[in-house]
Amino acid sequence: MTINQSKQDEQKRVDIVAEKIDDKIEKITQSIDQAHKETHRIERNYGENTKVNTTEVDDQMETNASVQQQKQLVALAVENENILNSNKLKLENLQGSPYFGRIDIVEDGELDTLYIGTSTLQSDDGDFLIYDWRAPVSGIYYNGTLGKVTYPTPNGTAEVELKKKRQFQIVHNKIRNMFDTNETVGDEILQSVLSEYSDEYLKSIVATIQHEQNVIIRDTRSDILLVQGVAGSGKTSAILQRVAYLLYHSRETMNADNIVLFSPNKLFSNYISEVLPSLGERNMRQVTLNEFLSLRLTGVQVETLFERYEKDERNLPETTVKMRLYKESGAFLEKLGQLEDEHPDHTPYFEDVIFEGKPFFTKSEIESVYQATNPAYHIPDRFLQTKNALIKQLQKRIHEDRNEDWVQAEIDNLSDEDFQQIITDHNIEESTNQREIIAEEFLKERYAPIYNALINNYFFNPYKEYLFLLGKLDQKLVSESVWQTMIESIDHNIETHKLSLSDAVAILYLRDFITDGGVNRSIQHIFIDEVQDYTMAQLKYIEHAFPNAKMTLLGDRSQDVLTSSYRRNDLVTEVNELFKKKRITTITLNQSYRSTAEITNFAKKLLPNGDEVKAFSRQGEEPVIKVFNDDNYYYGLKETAKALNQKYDTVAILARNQAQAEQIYTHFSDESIVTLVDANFRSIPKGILILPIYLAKGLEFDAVIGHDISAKNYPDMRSTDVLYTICTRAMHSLTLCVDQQISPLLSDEPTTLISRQEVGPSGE
Ligand SMILES: Nc1ncnc2c1ncn2[C@@H]1O[C@H](COP(=O)(O)OP(=O)(O)OP(=O)(O)O)[C@@H](O)[C@H]1O
Repeated sequence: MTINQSKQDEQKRVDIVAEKIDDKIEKITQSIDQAHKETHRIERNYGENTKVNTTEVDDQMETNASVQQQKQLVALAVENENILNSNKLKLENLQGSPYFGRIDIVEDGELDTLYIGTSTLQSDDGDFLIYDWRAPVSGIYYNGTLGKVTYPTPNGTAEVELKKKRQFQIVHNKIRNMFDTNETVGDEILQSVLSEYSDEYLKSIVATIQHEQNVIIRDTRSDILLVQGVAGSGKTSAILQRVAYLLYHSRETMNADNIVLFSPNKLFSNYISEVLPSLGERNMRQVTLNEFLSLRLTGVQVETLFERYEKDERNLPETTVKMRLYKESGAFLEKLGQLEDEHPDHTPYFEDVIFEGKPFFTKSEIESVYQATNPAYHIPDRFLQTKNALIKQLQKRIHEDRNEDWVQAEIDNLSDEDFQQIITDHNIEESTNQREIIAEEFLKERYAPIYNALINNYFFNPYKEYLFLLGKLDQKLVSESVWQTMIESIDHNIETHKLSLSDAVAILYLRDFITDGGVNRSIQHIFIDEVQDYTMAQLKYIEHAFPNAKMTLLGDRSQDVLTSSYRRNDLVTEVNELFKKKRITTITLNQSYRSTAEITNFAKKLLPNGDEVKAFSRQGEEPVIKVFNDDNYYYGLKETAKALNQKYDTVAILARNQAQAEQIYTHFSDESIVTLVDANFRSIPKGILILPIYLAKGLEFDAVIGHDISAKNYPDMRSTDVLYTICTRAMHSLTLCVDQQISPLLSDEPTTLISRQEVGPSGE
C-alpha cells in the first residue's frame, strides 16, 4: 500500500473517531445538565430542611441526623457532576486531534493495531478506539524500536513484536503529517513542534516524549529521582507529564491533592498551569519555598531568595559565606537535632500563656511542669507530657470554675438564642445538671484561646531556643566574635519579625523536633523544580515535613543563578550524600530542545563542561553581540528591541537584577508595548518585556536580549551561570547588548558575531 493510500485510510479512521467524540460530548453534556438540575434540587431541599425549628429540644436530634443525610446527598450529587465534567474535559481534549501515535503489535500470533492519545476512548461495543498514553502497553510507543519488545501487565511482563510505529500530526481532524518511524519520535514531527513560537503557557509534550524523558515520566520505584538536565532539556515538561502519569498509575490511592510542586515563582506557576488540564488532569498544589516557610512561621517575614540574591550581588564577605554554607548544610540541621545528647539538663525556652492580658500559665510554672517529667525520656516526649499536663490543668480549671458566681451570672445574661445555640452545638440533652454542662461548654468557648495556644505550642519559643543553641555551638569556622555578631544580628532580626532563609529553616526544624510536629503524611509526591536553588538543609527539612512522599528533584547545575556567588559543591554529589539511605536514581539529560542549534552552541561555550550539551538540529539565526558606546547604549537597546518585536511576539530584555531592569524601563517609558515585570506578576503579556533573570527562570521567549553583557557587569566566572541562563531562555533569536567593553566570558565567541554600533542620537 502506498503512503498516500494509507493516509486516506487513516484519514477515514480519524473522521469516524472524530464523529464518535462529538457524539459522546453531546451525550455527556446532556447528562451534565441533568446532574446539575439534580444537584440543585437536592441543595434546595437541604436548605428547606435546615430551616426546621431547633428551639424544641426534642426536634434537635432528628434534625441533626436529617441534616447529615442531606449533606451527604449534596456531596454525592456534586461528586457525580465533577466526574461527568472531568470526562467531558477529556473528550474535549481529544477533539480536533484525537491521537498522535499508532503501534502495530503481534501478540500470541495475533496482529493488533493500537492508537494512542491523551485519554482512552471506547466504542459502544467496548473496543478501544484510543489508548491512553499512560496505559502500560502505550509505553511501547515511547520506548520500543521495531522488533521484540516488552511491556508490564498485571500478570508479569508480556513480550510482543512491534511491527510498525506511526506518528501523526492531526490538526482540526485533518492529518497534517504522518510518518512511520523506528525511533522514539522521529525528528520531523519534533522539528515542526519546536519551530513554533512561544506561548503564554507551556505546552504538553505528550505526542513527542523522548526516550530519556520517558524514563523520568514512568519511574515508580525510586524514593528520590534526581534529574540533572541542561537548559531546555524538558525537565519541567517531564515533571508535568510525570504528574499526569502518576495520577493515572495510582488513581485508586492518590489524587492531585496528594502532590506538591515547589515552583520558583508565581509567573512560573501560571506558565505551566495549562499542561495538566490539557491532559485531562487537575493541577497539583504549587508553592514557592518562601510561601511554604512563611505559612509555617506566621507573623515572621522570611527573606526571599530574590531579596537575598539582590543583597548578595552587592557584597558577600568570606566569613558570611562560611557561616552561611555551614547553616545551609544538612549536617547543621542534624546538629540541632542532637540537642539532648549535648545539653541533657537543658529546659526548653517557654513563654507565658497570656489570657485577657494576664498570664494564665506563667513561664516558670511551665518550666516546673517540664522539669517534673522523667529526664530519662527524650525531649519531644517530655515536651508532650508537659503539654498534656497543661491541658489537664486547663480542663480542671473549667470543671472547677463552672459553679463560680461570675460564670453563672454570664450564663444568666446569655440571650435565648445564644443559650439555645450552645445546646444545639453540643447536643446537650435535658437533664438535672443541664445548667452545669452548659456552664462547662460556655467556659470551654471562653478559654478556647488558651486551649489553642497549648495545642499550637505557643508556650514554646523556638527563636530563643535557636539562639541558645547557636551560642553553644563549638564551631571552628570563624572567630568567636564574628559568630557572636551573627547571633546578635539574628536576635535583632527576630525583634523586627524578620528571618533570613537559612535561619528560618533551622528554626522550623528545631521547633518540629522539640514539639514533634510539622509533618504532613498525606502528601505522596513532592516535585522540586530548579533544585539547584535549594540548600541541603532546605531539602532535608522538606523531606522531614513530608515523610511519606517520594521526591522528584530537577535542576541544572549550570543555571545556579541565585547561589553561585558562594556555593562550592556539586549539586548531584550533595544530594546523593544527603539522601544516602534512600533509593536514589540519577538521570542526566544532555539534549536541549528549546533553542535553535545556533543559540545552544553559542551558550554552551560559556560552560566548562559545555561539550556535554547537545543542540537539537533546528536551524536559525546566529546570535548577535552588539557593542555600543556609552552615549548610545540605551538608544541602541531600545531600537534593537523594537526591531525584534516586529518579527517576534515576545521579546524579553533580561537584566542581572531588579535595579537594572528598572533603569532600562526608564528609557522605554514612552513605549506602550513595554512591560516591566516584577515578582508580583502572575502572567506574561506579549510585547517587549523587561525583567531580572531570576524571574525568567524556567520560562522561554521567542527573542531574548541580554542587557549590558559588558566587562563591568559580567566581570568574571562567577557571572557565568547568570549569563548562561539568560542565553538559554531564547527559542529563536538571541542578542547580547554591550555597553563599551565586552565581558571576558564572551572571549571564546567568534568575532564574526560581534558588531560595533556607532549610530543613533547620543545622550539617550
Ligand atoms: N519531547 C519534547 N517534545 C517537544 N518539545 C519539547 C520536548 N522536550 C522539551 N520540549 C520543549 O523544549 C522547551 C524546554 O522545555 P522545558 O522548559 O521543559 O525544559 P527545562 O529543562 O525545564 O528548561 P530550563 O531548565 O532551561 O528552564 C519547551 O518549549 C518544551 O516544550
